[in-house]
Amino acid sequence: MLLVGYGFILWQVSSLMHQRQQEELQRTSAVHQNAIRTLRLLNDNVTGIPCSQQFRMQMLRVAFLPDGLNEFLYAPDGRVLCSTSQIAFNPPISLGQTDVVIPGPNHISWRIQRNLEPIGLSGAIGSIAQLGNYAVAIPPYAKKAQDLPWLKSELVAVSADKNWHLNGKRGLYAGFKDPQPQTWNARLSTLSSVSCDEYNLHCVASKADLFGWANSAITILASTVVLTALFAWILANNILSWLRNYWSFEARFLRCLNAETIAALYQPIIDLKSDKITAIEVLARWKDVDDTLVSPAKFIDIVAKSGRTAEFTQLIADRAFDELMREPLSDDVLEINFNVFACDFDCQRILKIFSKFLEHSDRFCLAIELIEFHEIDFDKAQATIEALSAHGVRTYIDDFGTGYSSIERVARLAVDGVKLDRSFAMSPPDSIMGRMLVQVIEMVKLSDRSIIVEGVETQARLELLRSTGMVEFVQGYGISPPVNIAAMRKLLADDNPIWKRKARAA
Ligand SMILES: Nc1nc2c(ncn2[C@@H]2O[C@H](COP(=O)(O)O[C@H]3[C@@H](O)[C@H](n4cnc5c(=O)[nH]c(N)nc54)O[C@@H]3COP(=O)(O)O)[C@@H](O)[C@H]2O)c(=O)[nH]1
Repeated sequence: MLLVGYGFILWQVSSLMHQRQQEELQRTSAVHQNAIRTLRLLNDNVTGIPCSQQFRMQMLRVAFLPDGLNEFLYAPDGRVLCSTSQIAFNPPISLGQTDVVIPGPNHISWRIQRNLEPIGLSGAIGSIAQLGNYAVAIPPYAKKAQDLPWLKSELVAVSADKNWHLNGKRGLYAGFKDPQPQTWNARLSTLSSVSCDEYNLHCVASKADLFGWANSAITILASTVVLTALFAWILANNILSWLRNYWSFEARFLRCLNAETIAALYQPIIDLKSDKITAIEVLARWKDVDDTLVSPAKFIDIVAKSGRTAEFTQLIADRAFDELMREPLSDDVLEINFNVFACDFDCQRILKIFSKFLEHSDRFCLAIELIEFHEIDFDKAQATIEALSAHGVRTYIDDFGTGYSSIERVARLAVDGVKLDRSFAMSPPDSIMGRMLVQVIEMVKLSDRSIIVEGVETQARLELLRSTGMVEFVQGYGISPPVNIAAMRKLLADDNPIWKRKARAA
């Protein structure tokens, strides 16, 4: 983190430093180019007799004083004879030795940091650029860019063996061991650099205090960190909530519910007279993305809420049909019980969903278990029960004794049987529910419907139910939990099943 932070500061400071140096050097380059352009014009276009009135007028016209240039001189061999502001220098003024000659087609020569007073610019120190017979006086470069407290710079003019301070912090350039154009020098807390213009005549040396920059930019840095953290937090939250939504059980279930992910388990129902399996309840499971089998307690409400009840029942009916049809299960006609949502309790719909079972009435007898009805329309429900009965479909009231499964339903609907809710048989014999078991059986028996008791988990409970002489069928873990089709096949083929053996032993 520290390294990244230090790298960021280095990068920020170096770009700012470079930008400042380039701004400075662009100004010196512009002056240099203006000088070349104007001096060339003077050499080419001034034709009058040197230092005559006409000559000066021509000089003034050509040298239109572009930005940064003030005074043009006629100075053959470095001796000024006249200038744009002075008709004649008598005696001529010698400009002295040139300091730097810029190689190239223009061959411009420079005299740097000279006293300009003798040529009429009183009190001024500046440079003189000469091309051919003409020269131009260049006033000092004022520092233009605003000072930054953490950045010191010096503008210098350089020759092979000397440098002249032009502005900024004196001695900075000289402090560089080996000042080359575009050198960088990083110490722990400082960054130094030298940049020069394309003529290598002007250079800017700079030295930045890294911690000074960090200090001056602390507010910006802090706000950037806070804003970035805030942005990252919002983004992460959005991604997380999208992922949560996408991978929530409900979304995943509804997205992946199809023929491949639906699974069927089978729980036997035995006839207490023969101790044989005469019916099988089909119970749905759903295969999650990691292949775990999910219990219906987790998804039945989701199916109901999503309005995909008929589609769901169709999926489980098709799956069960395929598995049950693979090999004959029994010589007798087996009753196959399905749970159907109350909203799908409609004759035509049920006949359509279970049409395959109805076409094989020689092997299966279809039974529908009516789970929780909310507000039941008795006449409509009765009509449906009758219509289904006409097609050989049996109906049972499921979970009797809980929720909406009331005695009125048993009395008013011509169902084939009533399944007692498993909570009665599963309760300990001395509990209220346990003690009510026989009373509830007696009450239902008055309606003349056959009785199936669910939740039979022990042999003792099975024998108790048998001893009442009123219960026709039992279902529960004491006989078998819901199993897959292969295990179901084994149970059906077993002539001496566990519940018979236990009954004999008792
Ligand atoms: N509309 C549909 N509803 C369905 C379908 N498949 C199942 N369901 C309903 O989900 C509820 C939970 O079913 P499940 O977890 O399969 O539980 C069944 C049995 O395993 C359980 N049972 C049976 N005997 C015992 C027992 O001795 N002990 C014990 N702890 N549990 C036992 O009872 C459930 C069967 O209940 P029921 O349907 O009332 O006969 C359940 O309410 C199903 O209705 C489906 O395809 N469609």
